[in-house]
Amino acid sequence: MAGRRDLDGLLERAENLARARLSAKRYGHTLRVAQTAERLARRHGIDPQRARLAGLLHDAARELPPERLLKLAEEWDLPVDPFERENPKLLHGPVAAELARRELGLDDEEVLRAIREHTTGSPGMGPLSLALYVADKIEPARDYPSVQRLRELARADLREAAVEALRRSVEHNERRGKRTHPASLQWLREAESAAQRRVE
Ligand SMILES: Nc1ncnc2c1ncn2[C@@H]1O[C@H](COP(=O)(O)OP(=O)(O)O)[C@@H](O)[C@H]1O
Repeated sequence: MAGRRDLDGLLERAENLARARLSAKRYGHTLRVAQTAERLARRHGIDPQRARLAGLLHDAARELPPERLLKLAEEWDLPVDPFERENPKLLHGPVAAELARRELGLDDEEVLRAIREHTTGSPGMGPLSLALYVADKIEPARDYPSVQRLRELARADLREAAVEALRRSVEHNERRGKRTHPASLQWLREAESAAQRRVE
C-alpha cells in the first residue's frame, strides 16, 4: 500500500487523469463522488484518502466507446463474462482500474477492487467498495425519489445503504425491461438471506 506522501501524489495524478479523460460534466460528478466517498469513509472508520482516490478514478474509462472498452479488456487480459461481452459499458469499472494500475502505478488492491466493482457491486464487497458504491448513488447532484432516504441510511449503515441502492437499481432495470448483471443479483440474494437470518 502507498505511504502517505505517495498517496498525496497519487491523488493529484488521479485527479489529472480523470480531468483529461472526462467531459466537464462527468468530471464534476467524479469530484462529487470523491468528496462523498471521503465523507462516508470518515464517518464509518475507513481510510478517507483511499476512498477519495477510488472516487477520483471510478469513472475514468466511462467515456470510452463500448467497443473500445471491450478491446482494451481483451488486450489487457481482463476477465470478461458473457453479460459484459453483451453490455461492454459495464467494463468501464474494470478498465478504469487497469488504467490506474498502468498509468499511475496504483497497486492498492482494495482501491482497485472498489473501482472495478463500482457499477455492478459483487458479493463480499469490503468497506471501501461499499463506500464508493454508495457515494456514486448519493453524490449531491443525484436527484431521484429515494435518494434522501439513501443518504440517511448511508449515515447509519453503509452496507444497508448499498443493498437498498442495489435493490433500487435492479427495480430500475426491470421497469425498463433491462437485465441486471448476475453478480448484482447474487449480491442481492446473499444480502437478503443474511438479513433474513438476523431476523430469525
Ligand atoms: N447491475 C447492473 N446490471 C446491469 N446493468 C447495469 C447495472 N448497473 C448499471 N447498469 C447499466 O450500466 C450503464 C452504466 O451504469 P452507471 O455507470 O451506473 O450509470 P451512470 O454513468 O449513468 O451513473 C447504465 O446503462 C445502467 O443501466
